Amino acid sequence: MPTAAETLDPAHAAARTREPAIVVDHLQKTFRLPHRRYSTLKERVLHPFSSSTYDELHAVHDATFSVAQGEFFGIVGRNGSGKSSLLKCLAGIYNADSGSVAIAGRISPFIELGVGFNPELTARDNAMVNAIMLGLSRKQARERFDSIIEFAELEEFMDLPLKNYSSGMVVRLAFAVTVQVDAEVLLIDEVLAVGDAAFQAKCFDQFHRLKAEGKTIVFVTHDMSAIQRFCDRAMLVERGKIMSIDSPSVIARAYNELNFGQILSEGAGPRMIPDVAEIKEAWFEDADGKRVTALEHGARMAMAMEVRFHQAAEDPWFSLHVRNPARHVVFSTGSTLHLTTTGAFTAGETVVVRVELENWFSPGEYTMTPTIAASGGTDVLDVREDLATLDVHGRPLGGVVDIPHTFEVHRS
Ligand SMILES: Nc1ncnc2c1ncn2[C@@H]1O[C@H](COP(=O)(O)OP(=O)(O)OP(=O)(O)O)[C@@H](O)[C@H]1O
Repeated sequence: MPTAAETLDPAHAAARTREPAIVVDHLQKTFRLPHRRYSTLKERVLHPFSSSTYDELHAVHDATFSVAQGEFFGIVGRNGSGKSSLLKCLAGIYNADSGSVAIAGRISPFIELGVGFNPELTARDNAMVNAIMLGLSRKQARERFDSIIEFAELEEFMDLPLKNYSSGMVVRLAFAVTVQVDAEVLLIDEVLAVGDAAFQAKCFDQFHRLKAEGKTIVFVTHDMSAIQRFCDRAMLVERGKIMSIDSPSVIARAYNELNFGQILSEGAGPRMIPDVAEIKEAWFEDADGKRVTALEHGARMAMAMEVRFHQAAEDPWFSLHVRNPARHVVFSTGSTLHLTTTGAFTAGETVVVRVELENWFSPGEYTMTPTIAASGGTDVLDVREDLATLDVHGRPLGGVVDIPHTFEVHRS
């Protein structure tokens, strides 16, 4: 029986009508963590009645879901929630205790760094061995070899044993192999966490390509903007259990709430206070006040958010943060920087917060994250990660901003 969200959301509807590429049914993976064991003769004599006992850790607990062919499916959750264990069950790296996994087509996993690589072999040999293990013929592997090495930018190092590589180089090689072997189903765990900004941009290019080619991709990450940018649907897991499967924006929000909740229970940092205020929308505007998703570099522009108060609030703080594709906050502003107070708001009131500025961002894709806080910033009333996106056009520039400036050469 579909949920209300599934009925309304076109991504859910599409996922239901397409043939499934992955069907997971009541999957269970439990680790047994032994209690202290007495192994030496002396210990056994001293503790004659102790027996070997275990704690059971349900890394994957009764997981049932399916992923449609051609779907980009995100998995998010806090550290230790079971994402990698689930992906390893899908990849056949772990044997599940019970339940089943059915996958239509060839799988290419990017799961645990270094698995399948031999540190004594060169990048060349590792790439060939892996490509063949993942289903390419020798001839195909030879043909793909150049593009694998080119993608990984390891042309100069391909005859160096892998043990002499930096971890970043190994990641690039592993990801290059994963995306070049023409598998129908790709399982990708946390690739964005390890690379630098340039590598991330390359990963994003590959995601676009794989998506356009109709590949099925299961993608684990902590990067909510990537989830919202690429995924058709996403799943939130917590303590091995599936908490919900929904649209990427709903899941990103649930994940953020879970994280703020965690901070709250640890008694440190900001805490999430639900139900006071809600960020309904955020958008960019051009010089004429028209909502846009693309703008020419150098033009006058505005960014805005619409907030609805469900309860009365006194002097809430509004702020807006703009991130570039490398996830750096390139611009951040807030009411505290400009106003002594924002005033008092009543339940049911809707306000629009607007910031006007000159578009000094370098060409590229940007996202805006609006937030509302209270009590001097310690209570977060709402935060919407990457709610609006903006594509800035113009001639390519070197830096993250292009500040108006003069340039002179003086001869002495
Ligand atoms: N091989 C293993 N043996 C014992 N326990 C394990 C093993 N692999 C994972 N676990 C445990 O299972 C739970 C889920 O781990 P898993 O790595 O799947 O989480 P995760 O969501 O991928 O975490 P992270 O975001 O930190 O990568 C954790 O408590 C972890 O300690």
